[in-house]
Parts: sequence; structure tokens; C-alpha cells
Amino acid sequence: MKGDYRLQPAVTSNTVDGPVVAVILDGIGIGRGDASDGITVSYTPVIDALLAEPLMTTLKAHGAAVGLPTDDDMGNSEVGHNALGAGRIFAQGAKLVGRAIESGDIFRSAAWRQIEERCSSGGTLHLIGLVSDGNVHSHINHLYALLEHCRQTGIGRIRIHGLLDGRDVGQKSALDYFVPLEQRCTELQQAGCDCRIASGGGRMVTTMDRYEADWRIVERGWQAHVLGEARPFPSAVEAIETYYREDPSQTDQYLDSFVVTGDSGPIGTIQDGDAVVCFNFRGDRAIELSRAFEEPDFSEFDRQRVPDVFYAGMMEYDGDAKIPSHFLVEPPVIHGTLGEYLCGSGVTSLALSETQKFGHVTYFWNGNKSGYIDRDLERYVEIESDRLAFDLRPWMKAAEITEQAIDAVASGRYRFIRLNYPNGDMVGHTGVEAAVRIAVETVDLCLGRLLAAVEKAGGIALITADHGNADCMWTEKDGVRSPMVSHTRNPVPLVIKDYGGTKRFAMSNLEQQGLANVAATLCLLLGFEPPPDYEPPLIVQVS
Ligand SMILES: O=C(O)[C@@H](CO)OP(=O)(O)O
Ligand SMILES: [Mn+2]
Ligand SMILES: [Mn+2]
Repeated sequence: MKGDYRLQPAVTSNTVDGPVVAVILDGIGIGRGDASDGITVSYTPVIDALLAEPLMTTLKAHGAAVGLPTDDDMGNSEVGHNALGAGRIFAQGAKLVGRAIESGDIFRSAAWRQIEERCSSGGTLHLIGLVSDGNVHSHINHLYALLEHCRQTGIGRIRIHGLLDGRDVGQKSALDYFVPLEQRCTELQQAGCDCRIASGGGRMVTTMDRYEADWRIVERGWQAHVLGEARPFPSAVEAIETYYREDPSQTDQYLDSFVVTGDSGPIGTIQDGDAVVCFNFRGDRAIELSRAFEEPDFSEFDRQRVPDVFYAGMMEYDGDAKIPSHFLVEPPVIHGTLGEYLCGSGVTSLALSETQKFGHVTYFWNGNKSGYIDRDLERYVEIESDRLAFDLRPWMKAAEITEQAIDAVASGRYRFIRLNYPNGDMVGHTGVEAAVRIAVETVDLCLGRLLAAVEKAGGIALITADHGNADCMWTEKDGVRSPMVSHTRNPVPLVIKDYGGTKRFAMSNLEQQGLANVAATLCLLLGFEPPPDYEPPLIVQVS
């Protein structure tokens, strides 16, 4: 991944004694400032003071500003960190898949041809993915488009393994997607295509683990989708309805895995000769499943039976590790990232977070590539996340992240440090208001400690977020409040705290400001001219 990317020193070169530290407050946007706003209702003296700083502005972190199809699309960590780390706006998975479907290119891909071959020799097509219109990991319309093409081209047998969302959409909205999907299956059956939903489960307990936080999640998915081992139900809708009835407090993302069975057992186990498509376009939570299907020497859990299938992802999920080998849509080509430029210019750096966001500051930041760019200059540190619903421990590993960061700042070993505090986002996704407050206050406390260390070292801190989440904890309709667990479309803060103290910078107040403007800003703070194709910096040098 090393390329010939070298930065030029800035015209008015400034010398920073300490490091430049980029702090991403995951899921902490600028909300409405009312009782629904988890930042407003929390005690946040540090964040409040930052928002009153002279080098403060807000950035767009959703929609077109981060390469999503429309401004109706909320931001997310992938597109947010891609924009932060690459300094430009790339058409993202949601958009690229939509286009490939519209143009028909997806069905002209080499991978789709191989799928058709398998199916014409008697194989079943299995479609595994998140069933919602969240447009963060997947979109149900993409699934419908695949089904429609299968109907038109006479693919005879399809099994859907559908994961319940409840995280990017309403927390108990699964039936809004699964009832029409079952209806569509019935219509396809009437048209002669044997299409059924065969298995599923809540995304946080079935299949969609990330960054190897908990392989048991993927194992549970494997057992349900491949082996047909999970609680049996006559249909997916009956599974969801039963779970709702048994524990009304449980929400979709945590519902147990299930298998649909008929007279002779599970209706859709995965067998030799079949084809499997993971129809999620986003990579972090699709990589582990892909590895389970593809790796010959896989040892993360006992797969028991490994069917000989043709496996394809909706996209390539990891451009470094080439996972998976086959995919339907080309991912965005993200070269010349800030990381590549800084390595090409000899800048030492540290990337730091806990497991849940570790890949965000490495893999997403580096344009969906998982490896080091230059091992001699970079260090990536992961602190192991807890394995539970984060409302139960909303402080997460923020203290540990802070202590590592403080040590790194004081060590003088790194010119650039980037880190992510996950709390606002991970706890925001639980919708538990009391826990969100603790999460936000934890981040505030930790940020105060970290800033003191940056000040002592004479460095510069840049504080921002990748998208909102905790900034809206609930919505209200007809006097009834419902928890809001998804990200928001709110702008995010951008604050620069220059402890060099010589007023070297002023805000440039661009007409359009988004996350993609941050990379060029970091270049200037580090004393370099930004690459000419980057979105312009948010600051100008004044001395
Ligand atoms: O948890 C996730 O996978 C997404 C929401 O679907 O959140 P984030 O983009 O913040 O990682
Ligand atoms: Mn995020
Ligand atoms: Mn999130």
C-alpha cells in the first residue's frame, strides 16, 4: 500500500513542539439542545468550553458530504472515517451498489456469472444480509433487485438468511421489513421460483460481529444459516412475533437466531454446489463471515461442516487482505490517504481505540485497508472492548484509551496521534437514556485529561466526530416518546485547540464544510501543504 506520496512543507512553516492529536468523539453531534439531546442534558464542562473556542465550527457528516446517495442518508462510521482519513468525498457503497443495479453492471460481473452457473447446475442461491433500509450496511431494495433479477432469469431456488436491524432503523421495526419480504417470497413462488426466508437473527448476536470482538456471534450465524441449527419456527415472521411476545423489552438487534423448518427439518441449510451472496455492502461486519466461508485453515470456531460453495460479497470488504475473493460491485478506490502522505513524509503516528472502533481509526481511516502503511513509522493500538450491551458499562474503555493517549503524548514519540472514543455512539445505539448520559460524561471527563496532556506537551488537539447519535436520544409523536437508537443527520463539531498559543491559525469559514475538509486541516497543523486534490482546509495560517 506504500506509494509515492510526499507532502511539501507549508509556505509559512510553523513548528509545533508537541504532537497533533485528532480526537474523534464517535456519535457526538450537535443536536437540538433540548431534553432529547444527550449532550445538552449531560454535565460536559470540557465540551462546553471547546464549543466556545475561537477555532470552532461545525461540519456536515451525512448525505452527499460523505458520499452517500442523498441528504436523507444519515452518516456512519465507515463513510465518516473514510472522509476524515482521505480528505476527499468518494461515492460510497450505498451509492455504488445502487448505480450498479440501475445500470445492470452488477449482473454482468464475473461473480454473478459464476452464481448463475452454480444455480443452473442445481445449486441454491443463498442471500445473507441485513434486512432494512438503514443504508449503513445494506439496503432492502438491493435485496429486492437481486430477487427480481433471479425471477427474470429463472433462478429456481433461493434461500434468504435475514438479519434483524433495529440499530439503523426503529428498534422494533423488523416486521416492517420481514412481512413484505415474506410476501415477496410468496409472489416469487407463484412465479415458479422456490424462494423462502430460511434463517435469521438479531444483528448484534448473529453473524455481524466486527474487528473480532466476539466470534461467537459469527458462530451463531454459521450454525443458523449453514447448518440449520437454532430455535425452529415455521416462518421468520412467526419467529419475530414469538420473540416479541416472550420478552417485550427485547429489541431487534439482540433477538436470538432462528431457523425456519418444514416437515423434514430446516428448509435452507447451505450445501455443496450452492452459491452464497452476502448482500451487505459495508465491510467491517461482513469480513468475519466471509473469512468463515473462504479460509481453508479457519480456526476461529468449529464450523463442523464446510460446504463447497461459490461465495461472493456485495463488495470487496478489505482491499489489503482481499476479502472476499469474489464480489459483485467494485468498491470505491481510495488512494493517497492522509496516512499514505504522512508515511511518505516520514511522520510518526499512533492510531488508538478499543476493539469496537479500532478498525475505524485504522481500516476505515486508511480507505478500507486493514494493514499498516509503514510499520516503522506507525503504531496501531487496540484496547479490548467489553463483550456486552454497552448500556451496562457505558464508560467502556475510555479511561484506558485516555491513559494510553496521555502516555503517547508525553513520550514525544509521535508527531500525529488519532483516537476514537466510542461511547457516544455505542451507548447511543442502546437507546437507554441514563446510560447515554454516563457515556457522554465519561467522554467529557477523559477529554479533559487528554487535553491537559496535550497542553503540557505544547501540541495541538483537533476534536471532531464522525456523525451524530447521542445528540438525539428519542423522538416524540403525539406526546409519546420513542427511543432513537440510530445515527442522526446532525452536523458535528470541529474544534482546534492550539496550545502553541501564538494564534497561528484562523478559521477559513468555507461555504461548504464537511468531514472531508479535516485531512487538509491536519496537514496544515502538522506543518505541511495539503495535497492539491484534497478538499480545502478549514483554517488559514495567519502568522
Ligand atoms: O454499529 C454499526 O455497525 C454502525 C451502525 O449500523 O455504527 P457505526 O457506523 O458507528 O460503526
Ligand atoms: Mn461512528
Ligand atoms: Mn454507530
